[in-house]
Amino acid sequence: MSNAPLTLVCQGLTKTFNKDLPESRPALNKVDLSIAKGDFVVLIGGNGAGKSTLLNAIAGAIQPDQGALQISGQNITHLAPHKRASLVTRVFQDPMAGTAAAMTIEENLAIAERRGRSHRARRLLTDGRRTVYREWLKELELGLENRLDTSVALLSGGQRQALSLLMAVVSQPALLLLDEHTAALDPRTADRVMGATLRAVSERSLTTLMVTHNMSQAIATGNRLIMMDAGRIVFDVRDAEKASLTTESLVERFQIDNDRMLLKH
Ligand SMILES: Nc1ncnc2c1ncn2[C@@H]1O[C@H](COP(=O)(O)OP(=O)(O)OP(=O)(O)O)[C@@H](O)[C@H]1O
Repeated sequence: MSNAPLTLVCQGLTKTFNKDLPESRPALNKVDLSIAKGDFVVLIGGNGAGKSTLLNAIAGAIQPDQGALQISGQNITHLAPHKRASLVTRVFQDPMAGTAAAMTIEENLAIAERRGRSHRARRLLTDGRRTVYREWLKELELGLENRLDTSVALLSGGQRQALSLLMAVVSQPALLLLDEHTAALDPRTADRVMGATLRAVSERSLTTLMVTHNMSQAIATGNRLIMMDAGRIVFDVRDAEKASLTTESLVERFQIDNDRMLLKH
């Protein structure tokens, strides 16, 4: 285990949807999970394993039935989603989800920069901030640095997703959640967005939890891998042990027969 301070602590997180149905099973079943500051954790698991429910609980989109959540030592179990927005940010699978289409790139960035704070975005659009935004956009390597006043509605799905990523990191959150954020993109664009992700995470030393169905990506990315099944964490490896994993060994170990998880891209 690392000696770094803990960024995320989930204790006994439990959530059951539709409890009154006889066939209902917990989506989260007493999940204990601690993530150290600076870790890049990859979360895998078959359909219905509980991955999105875990991310939803961390982001505050759902309330757990039982259990507690802390980020950077602060108890956030009952904190409203907008009140945890300065602590935890998220990039969704859908490129349309993370940006405001009717606003320009610079307006979106100004809002993201003030996430969790109350100032009005427009007041921040000074030449000084525009210079900073150009630098940030350059990091994406998508040529957006010269299009600050372009409406986001005119961007491609990949460009919007890269902008969503930037918007999720510029406020320097304690925890970045990536929810299959490259899965809806074509392979080439997915690689570029993943490259921008790795640069953004490393340059800002962000603590990250990423869900993916792509086993090759899961093996190649991050320093810790966890697998969920039926609402529980069933596998948890880090560092050298993670680095020695192969797609074949994981498939054999967990008898994975989910085609999506075996996709190479
Ligand atoms: N809002 C909801 N209402 C009812 N049931 C839900 C809801 N969200 C999730 N579930 C159920 O909880 C279980 C876990 O779902 P979850 O979406 O967390 O799995 P997942 O690992 O993200 O799966 P996938 O890879 O298919 O997205 C599933 O049985 C799912 O049907």
